[in-house]
Amino acid sequence: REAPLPLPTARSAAGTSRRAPERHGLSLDFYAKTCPAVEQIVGNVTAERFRDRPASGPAVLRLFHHDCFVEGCDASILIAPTTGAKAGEAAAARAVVERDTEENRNLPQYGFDTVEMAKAAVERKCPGVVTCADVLALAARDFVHLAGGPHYEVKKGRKDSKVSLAGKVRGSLPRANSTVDELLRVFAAKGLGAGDLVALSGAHTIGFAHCAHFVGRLYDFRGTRRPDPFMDARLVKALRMTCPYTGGSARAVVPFDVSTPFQFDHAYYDNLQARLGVLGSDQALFLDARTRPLVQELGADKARFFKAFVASMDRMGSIRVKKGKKGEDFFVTLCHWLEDQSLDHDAI
Ligand code: HEM
Ligand SMILES: [Ca+2]
Ligand SMILES: [Ca+2]
Repeated sequence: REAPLPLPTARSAAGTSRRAPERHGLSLDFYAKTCPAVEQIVGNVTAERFRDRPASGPAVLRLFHHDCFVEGCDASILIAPTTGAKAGEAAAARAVVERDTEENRNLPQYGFDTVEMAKAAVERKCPGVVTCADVLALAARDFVHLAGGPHYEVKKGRKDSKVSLAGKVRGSLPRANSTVDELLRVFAAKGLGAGDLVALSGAHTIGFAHCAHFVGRLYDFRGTRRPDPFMDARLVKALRMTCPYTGGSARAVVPFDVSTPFQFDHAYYDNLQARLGVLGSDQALFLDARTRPLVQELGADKARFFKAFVASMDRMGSIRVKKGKKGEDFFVTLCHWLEDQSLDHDAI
């Protein structure tokens, strides 16, 4: 067993200077001249959505994660799917864009709508300036804060992608049944460490999961026909009420955090220590000797969690940010712009 790895510090990620542009070219004042009110404009939309449709918060936070982990934070996740009623049966069999894949198919529409609303509001005030990737990063930040989490500054300057390819998704995103080895590998491939893995998993302090992601733990853990011994028996019982082994609703969801499902706090880590993790991948963070000390550390101190989360969000938000060449900038006014266009993927 390897020694536990250190948590990322604010200095290693979030505490970068205002003036010096970083390697990836993101900066806090990127829109200072071209759209000084961008944060306020996005903030008005997210605040309204948080009131009218609170589930938008976790949905957008997850969208940001799924965007950054596949081809970097470039809004590739937002490009509209080709499947569904519109594209017909033939296309349904053939995943084309990222959203068509199994991993992304259950991302709720209201999350996409929220980003689109924020982008539309920004376009009205500063047309042709702010990218979808930056709007998504800002909206995710807003929802963390609205749910009681930390407020942090977001660096901006991400370019949007011209393409979204289903084939890039497989293997890039962590899965509910991933082992810690697999989680560490997926995160390492994005330049993120064990500390980032544990801190960012704390996002599961809000939001919901569909039964399919953990039903095996309730009835037939690794072929034993018994529930997962590392899930509290009362939680097994409670989750079974929502999630029957067979014949349940594919739409049924349960909260990740049994104690404070709507509050962005550090209860997630206490839950893991009490065997109240819903996903196998969550619970595994406490069972593995490499990540357990980090779980304990963040569970013991909310301020410590907030600091680690902010630092790791900054890193996640900087994954493979694209640098546009002068004169070659690509800009969209609608984040799901691909919908009615046919794009020859082989030509790109
Ligand atoms: C560490 C590996 C991770 C795994 C295995 C994982 C897996 C999952 C799964 C299976 C769901 C349930 C989706 C559904 O049933 O609709 C989910 C939801 C969610 N994930 Fe993760 N996730 C991970 C990391 C992250 C990260 C890094 C973030 C953001 C920083 C994040 C934010 C969320 C949020 C907020 C939800 C709730 C979405 C909602 O309620 O609409 N997750 N995740
Ligand atoms: Ca992306
Ligand atoms: Ca919580």
